[in-house]
Amino acid sequence: MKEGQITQKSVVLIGFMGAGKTTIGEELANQTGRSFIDTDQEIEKYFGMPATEIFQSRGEEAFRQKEKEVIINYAEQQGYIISVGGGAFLQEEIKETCLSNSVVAFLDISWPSWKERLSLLIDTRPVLQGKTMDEIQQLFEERQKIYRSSHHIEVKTDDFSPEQTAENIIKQLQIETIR
Ligand SMILES: Nc1ncnc2c1ncn2[C@@H]1O[C@H](COP(=O)(O)OP(=O)(O)OP(=O)(O)O)[C@@H](O)[C@H]1O
Ligand SMILES: O=C(O)C1=C[C@@H](O)[C@@H](O)[C@H](O)C1
Ligand SMILES: [Mg+2]
Repeated sequence: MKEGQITQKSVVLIGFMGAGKTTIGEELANQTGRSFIDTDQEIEKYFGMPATEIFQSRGEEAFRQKEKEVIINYAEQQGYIISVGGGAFLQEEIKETCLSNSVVAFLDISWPSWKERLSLLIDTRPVLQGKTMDEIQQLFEERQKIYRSSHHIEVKTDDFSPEQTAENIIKQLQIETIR
């Protein structure tokens, strides 16, 4: 395999809500020429409504079931850039399928940086609604433990633009591919 080439496997971006999976996934797809899938958007298309309404009218369980189907379908195929929802890796079957079939990249944002994004997220992320700041921080820390223990590559996002983060992921994918 030549230097500079990256794995044929699909790349799955994980991390907390608002870490930048959708934004950086789109950028990574542009930079690699791969097709981009945002699984939250696929689920919303399927139900014909935003996530907040799916949670309210169909229930979180229906959202999670569809999330599992959509992610497993794409993670088992090659060549995609896949941004998944922040809660996806709580489902063991999703986590194991992604880790076995694709390259999982963890977008690591710090709590202080994340707090600055809260106002951009609150209206569209049902899991954050009705929680105190302390409860959100607890959720953040619980979720970070899962992402930290379930990935192949990791990139810090705090001090980087989406373009720089995508470049950092590509560098790591090149290392991962020749390893
Ligand atoms: N590197 C960055 N620097 C500054 N802002 C960013 C960066 N990446 C993303 N953002 C902003 O943060 C917000 C959340 O990003 P995004 O929707 O990509 O997160 P996400 O990880 O996909 O969230 P979710 O898990 O809820 O789908 C967006 O408004 C986006 O513009
Ligand atoms: O962290 C979560 O549990 C979620 C994150 C979003 O990406 C969506 O998948 C949904 O709002 C749930
Ligand atoms: Mg997203």
